[in-house]
This record gives sequence, structure tokens and C-alpha cells, in this order.
Amino acid sequence: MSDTALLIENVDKFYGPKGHGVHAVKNLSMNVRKGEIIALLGSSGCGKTSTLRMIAGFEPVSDGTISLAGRQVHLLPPVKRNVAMAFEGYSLYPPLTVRENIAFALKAKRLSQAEVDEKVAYIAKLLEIEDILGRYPSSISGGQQQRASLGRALIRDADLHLLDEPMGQLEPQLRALLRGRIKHYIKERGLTAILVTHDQTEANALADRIAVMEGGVLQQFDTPQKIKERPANLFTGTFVGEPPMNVFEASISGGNGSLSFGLNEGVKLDYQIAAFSPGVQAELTKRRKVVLGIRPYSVRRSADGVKARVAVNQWLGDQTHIAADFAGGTMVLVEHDRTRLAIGEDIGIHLDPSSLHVFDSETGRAISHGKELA
Ligand SMILES: Nc1ncnc2c1ncn2[C@@H]1O[C@H](COP(=O)(O)OP(=O)(O)OP(=O)(O)O)[C@@H](O)[C@H]1O
Repeated sequence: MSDTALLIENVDKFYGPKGHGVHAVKNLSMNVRKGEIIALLGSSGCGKTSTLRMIAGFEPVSDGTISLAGRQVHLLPPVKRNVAMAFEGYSLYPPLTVRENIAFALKAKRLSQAEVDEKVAYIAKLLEIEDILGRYPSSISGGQQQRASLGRALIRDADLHLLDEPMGQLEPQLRALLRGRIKHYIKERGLTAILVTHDQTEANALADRIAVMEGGVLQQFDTPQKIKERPANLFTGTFVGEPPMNVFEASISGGNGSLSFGLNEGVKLDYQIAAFSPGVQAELTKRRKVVLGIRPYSVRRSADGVKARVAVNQWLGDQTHIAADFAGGTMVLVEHDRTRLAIGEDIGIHLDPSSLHVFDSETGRAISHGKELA
């Protein structure tokens, strides 16, 4: 049996006339395996919600196909898709209490009252809403409503669970607590879930794989670790990671066993060419311009490094963020100790070749990560 839960093939979404309206999702293809938790991550307007709504059946696809559990569903109405949903605009039924709203999702299963009560009690405890089960939706807060609709979705036994910013209205401590519990609940039952978020901490904590979207285009679909260590392009590299990746335009020169990146203001980063694999050497030496990326926590200070000047030094309680003027731009460094550097002080920057991400200066596509080709 196939382990594919959801298959999206060449899906386009236009709002307004096809080919002329807003092209919200562009030629999207994705394969989600059974039991996976997927996060759709991207900035506002990138097409996450449109994608989710097409999977749910609230928006027609303009082109392409969507299959769920082996059957094409993109022409079926939402109720025929066997998808459980928690999203805005798919609100709780006002005349029913929170308990009745959650239990309503089990209606088709013909369970005994005792079984229903037990399941509702379990999910209510998990989501910390036991105390409001007897209340009506109009008399509870936005965050409580959000958890009630999450409960109504999670209690179902569907082929796919779609969760749109499911914890957007909760305070950070509760979010962190529920994140862990929800992940455990989904994994324990082998459910398949897609969640939309613009919070990368949430995506990293919950998802097996993250689909990074921008401008309606899927930029990368990979594990959180791969996205961090091997970003497919400049967009993913700079969008995912906190603080963001440092980027600098660089010209390439070499010869005599060395490879140099020339940055603005005459800054030069010299490396032995042997620090890079033969494939990377070949790719880099045939180019004149690239974009260099380096994660803030990979930047080292060293007395004989390239000179930079401290502009900001912030202790965040568990790490120090330093921003330094470097090569006509800003280099951000993260250090784990409390660093006592004065504003205006000179420091030396060392960028290890194994930490460099190199991107094509025109397409933004990754060329290499450290010593290896992308
Ligand atoms: N009903 C609609 N009619 C016209 N354009 C729409 C409609 N819904 C969304 N769009 C447009 O489609 C694009 C993608 O929107 P979408 O809501 O999918 O993005 P998103 O990534 O979910 O954003 P957000 O995080 O702000 O919800 C945006 O340019 C948006 O303005």
C-alpha cells in the first residue's frame, strides 16, 4: 500500500480570471506521507492559506490535481474529502456548548455516550479547556475558541488534519506547552497533519518537514535541519533562522592554491582552495560574482581575523547578539557567553569555510554549503 497521504500535482490558484487574476499559488507539487506533520511556512501573502483552502475544498484549484488517501478529491465538496479542519472562518456552532461542538465531530462514528465523554474529556485536558466545556462559543475568549476548534479537529479520525495558525491567539507559554502535547497526540495516533504558520519556532518544533513558500512558489520542502543547514536558495536561507543569515555580495578571485572572496570596502576573505571540494572549486572558480551567507552562530571572533567594529551588543539572558560594521554592511554574531564589548570597539571576524553558504548572485540558488556542493 502506498504511504502517500496527500499528493498535490501542478496546482495553480488564480483569484479572478485564470491567467489574469492574482496568481496566488504557482505550479505547486507536494507529496505528504502518512503520519507526517508538515508545516507550510512563509510570510504574509505567500499562498499558505490558499493552499490549505484548496486541500480542504473551500477554494477550487485553477489547475492541477489533489489526491487524498489515493483518490482525487479536488472536485469534491469539503464534506466528501474526509479532512478535519481547524481554521478561521470555520467557526464553532454558536448554539452548541464547547463540549457539544467537540463531540459533534464524532457523530458519524456511532460511539456510546460514555466513549464520547471519555474522548472529549481527554482532548479537553490536553488543550487545557476542561473548565469551559459547558460554555457557549460567544461567551469564551478568542484563544479558548481557537483551542475548542482545535479540539474539534483533533478528535476526528480523518485522512488529513488541516490546522491554520492553530495557536495564533495563545500566549507563548501555553503555545509551547500545547505544541509538545499536540505533536505527541498526532504522532501517537499516526495522524497526518498540515499546519500553516508564519512562526518558524512552531514549524521547527512541530513539523517533520517544512514547506517554505514565497510569492506562491514552493521554495523548499525539507526537514527543519536540512532547511537550516542546506537552504536551497537565498530566500530560504535568509527567511528561516533567527537571527537571520548574514549575506554579502562577493567577487571571486583565485590562483596559486587560494580562493578569495572580495567584499565591499576592500574586505577580502582568503582561503586555501583545498578547503573546498573539487566540485565546489570548479563551480566557484568559473564565476565572478556570488552571494555569501553565514549564520550568526557560525561567525567566530579571532584576533587575527578581518576587522569589524561593534555597533550593538545585546545580552538576551542566555546569549549575546553582537552587530558589527563589516564590509560596508552588518555582520551579526551570536555568542553563548555574556560578551563585554564596548560599542565602537574593533573585533576580528573569522569565517570558517565549512560555515559558508554560497548562492548564485542572479538566481539566488544555492551553489555550495561549506565544503560541499548544494
Ligand atoms: N479571495 C481572494 N481574492 C483575491 N485575492 C486573494 C484572495 N485570497 C487571497 N488572495 C491573494 O492571494 C495571495 C495569497 O494569499 P494567502 O491568503 O494564500 O496567503 P498567506 O500566505 O496565507 O497569507 P497570510 O499569512 O497573511 O494569511 C495574496 O496576494 C492575497 O492577497
